[in-house]
Amino acid sequence: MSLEAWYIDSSDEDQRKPHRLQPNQPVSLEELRKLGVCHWKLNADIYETDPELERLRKDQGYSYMDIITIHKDTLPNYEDKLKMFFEEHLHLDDEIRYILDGHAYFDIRDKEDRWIRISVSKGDLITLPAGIYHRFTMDETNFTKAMRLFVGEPVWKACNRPADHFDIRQKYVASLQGS
Ligand SMILES: CSCCC(=O)/C(O)=C/O
Ligand SMILES: [Fe+2]
Repeated sequence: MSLEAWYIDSSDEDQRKPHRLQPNQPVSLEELRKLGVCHWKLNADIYETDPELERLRKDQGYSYMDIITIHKDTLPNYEDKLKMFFEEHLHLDDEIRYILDGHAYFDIRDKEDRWIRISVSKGDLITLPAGIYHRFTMDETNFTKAMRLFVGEPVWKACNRPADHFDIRQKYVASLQGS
């Protein structure tokens, strides 16, 4: 199954709401791919023994993994972390997340700097390219369990916008040309 994504409005109302435009302006998987976003749908019920996940990790070099459960009762400093995740930022490496349960949204900027909201739920493995401006929020269900994957030792550093001076940002912008 495909990912659902759409352009969002600029309202400051509760970030957990879908914020769709009226009428809805969907974004296809192909358009996401042109921005460097990749997606796989896996069977999250068997993540501990899933040969498909094992193969993907081997092929992509995702040697590191941990699991984060984002809920007010499980995540220390829950509110602060949510605020941090929703600050527009980029990373020096790809962000690779496999949703094991629940739902959430990743927002990414398109080439014209417009926000696209990507809805992720159980079974979605999504990668955001290094250098893309993005943010993360819970949806109204307020629960997500995700596997965080990384090539080598994880670097959790988030560079809040403006971060245009980073080489990785310039590399990412250059990668969009002609796509
Ligand atoms: C689903 S993991 C929490 C979000 C996160 O780690 C991040 O970097 C969001 O951009
Ligand atoms: Fe991030």
